[in-house]
Amino acid sequence: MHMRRAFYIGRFQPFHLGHYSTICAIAKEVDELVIGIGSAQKSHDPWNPFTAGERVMMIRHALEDADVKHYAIPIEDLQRNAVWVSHIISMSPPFDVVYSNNPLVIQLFREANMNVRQPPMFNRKGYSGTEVRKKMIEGEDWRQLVPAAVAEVIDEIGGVTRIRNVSMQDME
Ligand SMILES: Nc1ncnc2c1ncn2[C@@H]1O[C@H](COP(=O)(O)OP(=O)(O)OP(=O)(O)O)[C@@H](O)[C@H]1O
Ligand SMILES: NC(=O)c1ccc[n+]([C@@H]2O[C@H](COP(=O)(O)O)[C@@H](O)[C@H]2O)c1
Repeated sequence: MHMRRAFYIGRFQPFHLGHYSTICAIAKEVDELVIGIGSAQKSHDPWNPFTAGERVMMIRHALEDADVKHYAIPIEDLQRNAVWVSHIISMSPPFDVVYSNNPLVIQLFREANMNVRQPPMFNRKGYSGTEVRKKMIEGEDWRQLVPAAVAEVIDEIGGVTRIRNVSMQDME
């Protein structure tokens, strides 16, 4: 029988409970999921503090006890949107359907005649990478916004100190 495999991409800076809930919902509709770790070349900046490898760790640990067969594949950005879908296809296990709410991602995959679905949003105000990073910098409680296993990875790599340091203005 044909295996139904989906593709879902994000920057996962960091992987939060909105991503987790989305992935659990997608897993009910397909057999396997490819998770594209976008902007894989970026790290150590205020918007993208974590490396691709660290994001692989977050996803692996967060999904350890969830019943989701997945492959996490780092994908670097390209200067050319017009060939980005071919770039994804060249790096990924084959897939039949794409899940995204990003308008550019949706447009590019639809132009390539791929089947695209828009997953529901889960507490979009609280569960957003921007919100988690802001709370880390400002010393507020960010742990409730991510799976417990992700908080452990962030602690292990000194993630809060890192994002604070790379977010500081020039020192005299
Ligand atoms: N709370 C959420 N519920 C469902 N989907 C979400 C949620 N937050 C983000 N997404 C979706 O997950 C995908 C990956 O998002 P991404 O990794 O950029 O997270 P983000 O929270 O939007 O990040 P940032 O705030 O850093 O831009 C996107 O398609 C985005 O729309
Ligand atoms: N030309 C390109 O490299 C290109 C085009 C569209 C999306 N992307 C990437 O896909 C990811 C989309 O994720 P978000 O939905 O989290 O924004 C980002 O990492 C973005 O940089 C890259």
